[in-house]
Amino acid sequence: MAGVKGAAGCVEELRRERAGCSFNMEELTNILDGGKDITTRRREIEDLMCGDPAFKDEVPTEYLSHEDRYTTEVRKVCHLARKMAQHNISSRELGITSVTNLLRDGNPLGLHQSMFTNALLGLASPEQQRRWGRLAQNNTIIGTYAQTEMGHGTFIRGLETTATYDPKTEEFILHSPTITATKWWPGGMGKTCNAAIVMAQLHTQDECRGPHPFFVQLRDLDTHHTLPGITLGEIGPRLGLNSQDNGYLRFDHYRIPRTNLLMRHSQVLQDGTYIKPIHTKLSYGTMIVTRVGIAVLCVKKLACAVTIATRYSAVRHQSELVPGEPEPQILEYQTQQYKLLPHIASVYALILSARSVASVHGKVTADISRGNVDFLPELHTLSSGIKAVSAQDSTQGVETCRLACGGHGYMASSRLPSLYTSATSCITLEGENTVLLLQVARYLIKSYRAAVKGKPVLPSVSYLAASPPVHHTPELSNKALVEAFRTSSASLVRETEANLQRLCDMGQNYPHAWNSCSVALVRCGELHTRYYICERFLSSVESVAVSEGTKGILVCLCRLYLVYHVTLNQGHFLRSGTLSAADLSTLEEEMSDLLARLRKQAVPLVDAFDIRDELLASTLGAWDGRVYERLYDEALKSPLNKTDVPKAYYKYLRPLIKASL
Ligand SMILES: CCCCCCCCCC/C=C\CCCCCCCCCC(=O)SCCNC(=O)CCNC(=O)[C@H](O)C(C)(C)COP(=O)(O)OP(=O)(O)OC[C@H]1O[C@@H](n2cnc3c(N)ncnc32)[C@H](O)[C@@H]1OP(=O)(O)O
Ligand SMILES: Cc1cc2nc3c(=O)[nH]c(=O)nc-3n(C[C@H](O)[C@H](O)[C@H](O)COP(=O)(O)OP(=O)(O)OC[C@H]3O[C@@H](n4cnc5c(N)ncnc54)[C@H](O)[C@@H]3O)c2cc1C
Repeated sequence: MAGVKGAAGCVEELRRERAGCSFNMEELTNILDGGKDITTRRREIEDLMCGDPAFKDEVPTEYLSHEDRYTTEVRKVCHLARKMAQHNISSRELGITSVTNLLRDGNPLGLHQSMFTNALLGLASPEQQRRWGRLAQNNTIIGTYAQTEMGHGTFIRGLETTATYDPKTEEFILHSPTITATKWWPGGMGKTCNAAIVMAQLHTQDECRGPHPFFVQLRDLDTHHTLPGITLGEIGPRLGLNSQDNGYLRFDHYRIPRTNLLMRHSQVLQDGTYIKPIHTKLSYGTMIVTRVGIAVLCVKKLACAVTIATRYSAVRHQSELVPGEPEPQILEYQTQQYKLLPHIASVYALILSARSVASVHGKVTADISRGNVDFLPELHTLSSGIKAVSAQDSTQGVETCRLACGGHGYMASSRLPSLYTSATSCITLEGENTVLLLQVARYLIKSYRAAVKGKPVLPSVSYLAASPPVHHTPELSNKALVEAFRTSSASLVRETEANLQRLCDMGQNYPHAWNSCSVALVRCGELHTRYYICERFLSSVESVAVSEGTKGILVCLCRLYLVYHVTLNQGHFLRSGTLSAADLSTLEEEMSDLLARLRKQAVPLVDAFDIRDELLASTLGAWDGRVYERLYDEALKSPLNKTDVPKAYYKYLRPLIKASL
């Protein structure tokens, strides 16, 4: 039943929706994947993995104990790792697929395949890469990224774990001096990993040089026992991702060789001499690349959620639109269209923008290897912004999709609850969203001040320098709406900077003035990032070479995205004078038309996301639309249904019922 495609085999409603498709679905799929070849490779890998019965769950995850959940996902992910090796599939290639959806409850090897590997690539010297790279690739070493401590996550400079250099033995001594210094959260660290990149305060020649990354073996490679001097464990149940064995770690004067400091950017020589990096934040590089990865990861969750909710909305009939007429598909309701269609557009907007940031990352990495760090602040800003906005929009979108499915959306078997718990984790991890948006704002204020003084600023913020006079936008074309975003963003930055300065002039010191303005500063970070996303989406749609029908639907989606976000943020546009109340009314009317037009394409649009049933794993969202049969079949799997009368009846209910007789 799963994966059946074509007109046959699906319920009538979905067959009808698909028959009305106005565009070339394959072209849209290719755009989302990043090219035809990538679609082909993605499908090859997904066919290979989804066809394998070893990935099938005999019992739904929700019925398993904490330990059995973990064991099941470890079994599956080890099978996946072996298959990847057998078929020569790299982690990068796996990243273009949605295969990790086969893991229902988090990935115990996720940190190994992402941050640990990326840290070795980005922070280790070539010699160190030769030493550990192959072992990590073969999974002989399974690592994680251990930065966050119980007492310190956001504020990396506040980390307490120390790595003190001892020139006599040429070793670093790792130590956790307090309970709050306990490393807390790293994925896979509880039970799966035998190594980690540990961020610790480097002390040498009696000076603290700040947080640095160290390669640390945590467990015996043969017995998997924790090494002496180390205390390790799992931190316990979480909102979601419970199979990821997030761990804790403490060091008791644990010694590692000097050469375990990752030395690509900074070094400690045998005598303890410290060689500084060309930029102090280069050791934060792994977080930058991961933020871009996370932006994509959570949009993929949104794509799953909106596929489920849209197909369900085409199948589900409820209420009366016209009194006396049959119950319509709930997709007919404009409110339902408003819940779903903007999130379909978001998937395109966010994927295309994250891809732009990834290409900036490629350029800046190449620059850094040539000793040029000029564009690092811009990359930090873009990756922080895209991670924060993508995590926020995806989480809100997934939750809206869950609500759009009414009661059935609350069922675990719809998959919407677990999509929500994984999407919302992305708001916190890899830099809490508010904190990252404040980093964006920091760069905006700094760039604006530089621009005012006539100093050069980098491309993504050059519009702050131009700061065109505020004027009412005469037309409401796509280009005009993007310009309105830009003007409003510049205006908000200007206004917030003026407030900041005013508070300083009144005698507040800068950090306090900054804090007093931080609600507005977060808005600056958000609006600038939204402008970036709108600009990237529009320019991608304008330049893409596709058939007329596909171009038409993309233009329509892009228009919806712009109109939706302009109306959501209308306060900024009114305040900056870029749009009038009349403009906003016109746009709201247009929104109604756009919803009606796109409603007809809603199902084909989510079909174009090309998510196989095995990876969607939802009773409500399967290709064939047989929602009610699936819900019923899944209910039969409840362990409570194994017997007619439950044990609890004899133990508790019966004495209660009989006592009251
Ligand atoms: C077998 C099957 C496996 C399948 C796997 C498939 C894999 C496929 C690949 C998929 C790819 C990716 C998916 C990823 C999934 C991974 C899941 C991740 C899980 C989560 C992991 C974590 O959470 S790790 C911990 C993350 N922690 C954080 O992010 C902490 C946040 N805090 C900070 O970043 C910083 O402390 C801070 C930015 C908030 C402040 O830093 P600091 O106090 O040091 O700086 P200042 O505020 O004083 O600023 C000084 C100047 O420095 C600038 N700055 C700050 N950071 C940076 C930076 N990173 N780069 C450049 N510049 C930076 C700052 O702006 C200041 O500048 P000036 O204004 O010019 O002074
Ligand atoms: C599922 C999951 C997986 C994780 N995996 C890993 C991992 O593999 N490795 C790892 O090292 N870490 C990991 N983490 C930790 C994660 O990176 C941190 O939780 C995250 O960076 C936030 O830090 P925190 O928990 O210290 O929050 P805090 O910084 O304590 O945040 C609490 C509140 O304070 C606010 N706040 C903090 N600082 C400021 C500020 N300067 N201005 C304004 N407001 C502020 C925040 O906005 C937030 O509202 C993981 C976390 C989760 C939830």
